[in-house]
Amino acid sequence: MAAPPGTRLAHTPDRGGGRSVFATRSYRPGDVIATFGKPILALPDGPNMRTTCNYCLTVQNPDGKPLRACTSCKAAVYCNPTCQRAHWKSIHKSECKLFIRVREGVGKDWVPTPTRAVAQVLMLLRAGDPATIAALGDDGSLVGNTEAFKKDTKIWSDYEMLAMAAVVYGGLVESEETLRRAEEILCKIQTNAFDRLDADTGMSGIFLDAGLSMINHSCIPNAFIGFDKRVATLRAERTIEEGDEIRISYIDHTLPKMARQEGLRLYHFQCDCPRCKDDLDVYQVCASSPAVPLNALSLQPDLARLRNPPVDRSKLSAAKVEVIYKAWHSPAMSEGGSKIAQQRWKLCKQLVEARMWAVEPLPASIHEVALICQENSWTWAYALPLWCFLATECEPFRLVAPFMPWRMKGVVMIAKCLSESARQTATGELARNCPHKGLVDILARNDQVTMCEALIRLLVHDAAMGAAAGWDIAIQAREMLQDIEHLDGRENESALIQAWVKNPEDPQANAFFRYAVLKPITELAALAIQIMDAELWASRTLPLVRR
Ligand SMILES: C[S@@+](CC[C@H](N)C(=O)[O-])C[C@H]1O[C@@H](n2cnc3c(N)ncnc32)[C@H](O)[C@@H]1O
Repeated sequence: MAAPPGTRLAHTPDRGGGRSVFATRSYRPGDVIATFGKPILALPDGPNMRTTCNYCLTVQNPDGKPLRACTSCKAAVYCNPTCQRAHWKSIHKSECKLFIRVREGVGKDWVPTPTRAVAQVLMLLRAGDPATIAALGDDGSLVGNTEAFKKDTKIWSDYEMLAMAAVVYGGLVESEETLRRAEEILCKIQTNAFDRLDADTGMSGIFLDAGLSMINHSCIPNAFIGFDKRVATLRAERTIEEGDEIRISYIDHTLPKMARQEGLRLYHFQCDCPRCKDDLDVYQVCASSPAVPLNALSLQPDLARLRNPPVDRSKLSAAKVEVIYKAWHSPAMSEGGSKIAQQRWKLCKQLVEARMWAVEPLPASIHEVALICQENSWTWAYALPLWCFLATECEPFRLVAPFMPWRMKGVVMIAKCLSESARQTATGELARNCPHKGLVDILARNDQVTMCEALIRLLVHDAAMGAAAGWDIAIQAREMLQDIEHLDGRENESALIQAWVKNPEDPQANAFFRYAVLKPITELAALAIQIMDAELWASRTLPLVRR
């Protein structure tokens, strides 16, 4: 197997499968290491296959043109005839009948993602596709951990069913041997494919590329992957020196250890990274991260605080955090809605007292409430302090590089709230409708358009390091910037913000950023805990219900 340019494959017996990817040159944070544009598998999740182009994987814009369905199976949909033709040629001419059989058999117009993926691989093998044979054929290169999966009876019985469905509906029943092969393929897909999940953009599905799947895991990764249509981009998250092993995270590595181990269970290895070995929390990992200086250009430019956060670990052990995390995620708490959100927040009390704001599940609790607030015309303004708190006190400690997509999304949320609050402040609506006078006052005293411009310029800067040009968030940021650039009479403010993005050390630009942007954002963030503790739940005028 050839390694991507700029990397080499090496034999490493201590890693399952025995291979690892090493850098053959150095990379700075945000550098593209390699792109992968010829996946063996790239498909949307089953339930989303009617709202996602089945070839280029673009999610349908609810206000846009409807997607066109395949006239034969009527299940696969496409954004245009070019995508439809490309998909037909690459796989759909073989899989089209699968959907017809499924509709006739069980009356559904989609199949579970793993079933469709296994059927596609079996069809590609039958057609003699060289890349699929090399990776997933009988002597294929990908590791599957099949024997380990078989030991987990619950998982294995699901896998047997999913593989059987692929063989039956794919019209591939040839022998018992085909079924065994389908099960092994499913294990290999589980071990090597990537989840394209991005809840905000509606992106979902799986992506399998044999080169990309050579990269091992670490809970302190030095690289990360972003997806844009049928292309995956591998980028450096922190500085990588020539000779370093390139490692990504297969899971949300900011979760407590027990939750990480649960996520890694499907990969059948013991993680040996320092986060796992010494059970470090997010603050400890952040404090020693070489990526901390990147935050000079961020909403948490206090590098000393990132290196030495004011948390009080004596109040809360790692074991107690795991108990809180488990209770927060217990089935009794899975209903969603405002009542559960309130109960979940109560579980976070000890994390608040220990000032361990960046430790999950506290950020998840605030995020959940911010989304509920935003859905409701009475409470949307409350979302702003919550997003500000997440962007200043939680996310920088969890994901140290400011260009990480999750951090950029948090900044977008603040910018969106500010563009609405700026309008409502100007018309007086905010003062009339929002009962939180402190919040209204901070907004009235500050130039929200300047705040918004700074955030968007920050996003445009970070997107160049962390996101594909076609990423929705990057597109939204560029569009919002165009709107702001059309406003008259803002030349001085705009020049200072641009000078700050160019050089955050520039004394005049830095002072302006601190006064005009950071100060109000910090003041808004300071309201968050009180809002979470009392304001939202106490006020009868602000019922936290979804309307
Ligand atoms: C996507 S593959 C990675 C490439 C793999 N090393 C190979 O040679 O094919 C995932 C598998 O690699 C192994 N692996 C990944 N990260 C590891 C780590 N940090 N320590 C040990 N094994 C690891 C596990 O067996 C896992 O199921």
